[in-house]
Amino acid sequence: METAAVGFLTVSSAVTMSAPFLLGKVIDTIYTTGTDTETMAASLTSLCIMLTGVFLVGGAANAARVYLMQSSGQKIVRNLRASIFSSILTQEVAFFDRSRTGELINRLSADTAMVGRSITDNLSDGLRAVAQAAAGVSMMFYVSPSLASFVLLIVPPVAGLAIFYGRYLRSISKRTQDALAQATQLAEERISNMRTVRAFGKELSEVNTYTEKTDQVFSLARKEAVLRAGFFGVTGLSGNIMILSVLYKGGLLMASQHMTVGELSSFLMYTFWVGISIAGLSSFYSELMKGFGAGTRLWELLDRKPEFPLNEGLVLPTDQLKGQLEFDDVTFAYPTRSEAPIFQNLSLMVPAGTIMAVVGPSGSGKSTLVSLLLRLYDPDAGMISIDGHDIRDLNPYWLRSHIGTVSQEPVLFSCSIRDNIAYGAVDQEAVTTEDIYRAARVANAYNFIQAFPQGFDTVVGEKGVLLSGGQKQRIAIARALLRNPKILLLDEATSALDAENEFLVQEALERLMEGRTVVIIAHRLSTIQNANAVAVLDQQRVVECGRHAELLGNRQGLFRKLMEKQAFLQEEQQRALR
Ligand SMILES: Nc1ncnc2c1ncn2[C@@H]1O[C@H](COP(=O)(O)OP(=O)(O)OP(=O)(O)O)[C@@H](O)[C@H]1O
Repeated sequence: METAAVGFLTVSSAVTMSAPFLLGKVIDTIYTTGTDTETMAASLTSLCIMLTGVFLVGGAANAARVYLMQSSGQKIVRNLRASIFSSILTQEVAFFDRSRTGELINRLSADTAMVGRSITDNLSDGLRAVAQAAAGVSMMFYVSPSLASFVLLIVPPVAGLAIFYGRYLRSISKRTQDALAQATQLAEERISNMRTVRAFGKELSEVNTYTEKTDQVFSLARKEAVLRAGFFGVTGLSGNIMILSVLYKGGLLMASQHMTVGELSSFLMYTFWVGISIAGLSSFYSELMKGFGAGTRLWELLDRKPEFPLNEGLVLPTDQLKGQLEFDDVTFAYPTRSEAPIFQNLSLMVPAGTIMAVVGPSGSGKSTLVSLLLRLYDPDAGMISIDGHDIRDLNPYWLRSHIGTVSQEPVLFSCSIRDNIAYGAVDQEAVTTEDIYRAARVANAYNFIQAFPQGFDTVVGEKGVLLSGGQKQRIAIARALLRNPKILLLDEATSALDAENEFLVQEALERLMEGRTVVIIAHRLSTIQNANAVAVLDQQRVVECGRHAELLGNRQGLFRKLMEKQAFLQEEQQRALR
């Protein structure tokens, strides 16, 4: 496609460039003396008919060139967007701890658009300008070498200026895209957490902060405008000076009989063409430099290799998977806060098919334990294993396909309930409506979903804002059920649900846990009592582990203290209710 585009470009440019030469001939035919009017009219007619044909071909070739260049440019943008998105999604989780959502979104939308524009509109017109300038200059030399070398003296200083201009523009463009990314980041975070902004009444101050950020973009844009104004002023001026010098020097050459009026006219038209091409080249060059500037961060993102692979490593036969989990002497600190260890020499064993409740003070690392099992992070020392296999040797994709999760505040996507439940399946395409209904029934979600006017096609709103906490939980349970995992990682909701919701969620969770290895961050006494064992996290390790009753027996133990505190709280709550 690109080759065809270049072919059409050559044809259309050849036509455009031959025009002044042929028009010069027409003028010379008109001015020819010594022939009778009839002969002159005949040759003028045939010359004009021929020229019309040539122009028609040129017009068609130009249209074809624009179409091909545009569509192949857009294809490049599409591929660029897809590659950037794929590169973002394959990064390790720690990358997302460091990067900000809005910034990444800006890269994906604004930066790619900028690079796209510099490729699409620009490359095609730019190539055309280059071709025309080159052909124009050659024709100028062909028509009159002495006049051409005189006129083109202006080119070297303008080219020198362009190089400086390009460098500066590139750096401004990069800074502009960075400033824009910051503004987008702020907007994205505030808009997606609008309820909090409203609750704290921060609309006005957020608008001010956003305006400050956009002011930075504006001030950079102003710098760019000054720069452009200067550059375009100079290129426009140099174009006019070129024309003027052609008329001056050409006039003298004509006076001394070294040039005909047709030659001077041709030369003048070529000078115009070269002038126009230089103007085209300037904007091509500007856009290209801006594209390079905006592209810098994109290339960085494209070249970034994730710290751990997504789909490489050992895959065990599914029927051999038992689901025994073990932490062996694990030491871990989050990569973004490597000086603050979360675990030191932590060991914990969860036999296959049993339920391990994890309790501990806030910040003791209960959620971190779950993240490590999902291999969102790797431990700094020690080993985490499943059925004796180090999870670092296993294919992460395979590993996660056997783990189901339900978090405290389950995240749903803004699509239908049906799609949200189907999201849990390893092969989403293979899920039948019956599978989804079954999962919803087991999760006690079927009835309330069917009661919605649109049933399973109800769209849940961004992050599921159109549902209650208990409803979201039950949909998340149905989603986990559809995956039918050997291992379950659960985070029990702390927020109080009403009695009926609580019962329904509890019942659904119990059905979900049946026959699986479960690690549950427990908040309810009943969950702790029903678990096969309880692990108490504190001071970067497991301080106590055993059955509920055993742990209660240790009067000095942390578990007993935690339970007493909880019992105390429950009493308080009950008293308040009364
Ligand atoms: N992505 C992260 N990057 C850096 N530090 C983190 C990250 N996530 C959690 N932490 C830190 O790790 C520690 C343990 O957090 P974690 O969420 O595992 O605790 P938790 O026991 O689940 O707490 P809670 O009961 O309050 O939910 C905290 O001090 C927290 O600040």
